Amino acid sequence: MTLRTALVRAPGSRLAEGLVTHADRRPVDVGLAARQHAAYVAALRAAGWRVRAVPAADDLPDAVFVEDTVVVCDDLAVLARSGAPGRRAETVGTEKAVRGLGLEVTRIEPPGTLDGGDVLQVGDTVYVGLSGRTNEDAICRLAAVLAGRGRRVVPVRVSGRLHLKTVMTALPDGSLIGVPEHLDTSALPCLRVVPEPAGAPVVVLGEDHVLISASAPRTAERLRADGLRVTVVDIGEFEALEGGVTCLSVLVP
Ligand SMILES: CN(C)C(=N)NCCC[C@H](N)C(=O)O
Repeated sequence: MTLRTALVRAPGSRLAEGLVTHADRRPVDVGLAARQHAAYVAALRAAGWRVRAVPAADDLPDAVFVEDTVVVCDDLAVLARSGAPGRRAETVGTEKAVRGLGLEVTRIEPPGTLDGGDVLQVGDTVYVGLSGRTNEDAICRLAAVLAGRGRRVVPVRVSGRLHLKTVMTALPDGSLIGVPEHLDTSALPCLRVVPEPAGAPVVVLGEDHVLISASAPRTAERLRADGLRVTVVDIGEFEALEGGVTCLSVLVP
């Protein structure tokens, strides 16, 4: 198995047709998106991640949000079954990629629906958003599968936003950060509130290193003040489609 690998998927020509659920639709510049994606991939590489491309899927507008297609836990890849039926075909390419990494493969079966953007792994705890995309059936299936890997699943209700990781992620020390307005925080240990919504999604690149959106300058400043190394990327064209920094990759540590 290949370690410290980041799976990414290049944006396709139909990106601008991607789904928008909670935001107002605005035009997406596909050329700019491609440049932003290339800079995002460069940031992963610069942080020491080996990048592997999931085969492109030009006919699937949201395929660039590769995080939603799979949950990787140790040597196991759980292929998702999106709550958005039009996104389900995206797993075909992801399955090829995770098999290529030598991962064992299982999948969420009907009636379960799950988007990887709802799954936040923090140590042995796996927070799973109960959202418009992810249902109880899939959460139970994921809990059963991941119990075999020593993980405990904690469901977290998400309202008014797309995914759990739209509104909550974790820092390298495992502490949770996010925006409580869209979360049922009762099952959470504690949540550090970010000064702007775009600061909720962070990608942990290393033990003191995070990746964050250029739309979250105040959060970046606070994380720097905490002593973290902060890499900032502009992903504005993906944010227009309700994407965040986590959505554009699957990190296989
Ligand atoms: C953590 N997030 C937000 C994600 N993992 N995925 C974003 C998917 C956006 C896409 N337009 C959609 O609506 O499916």
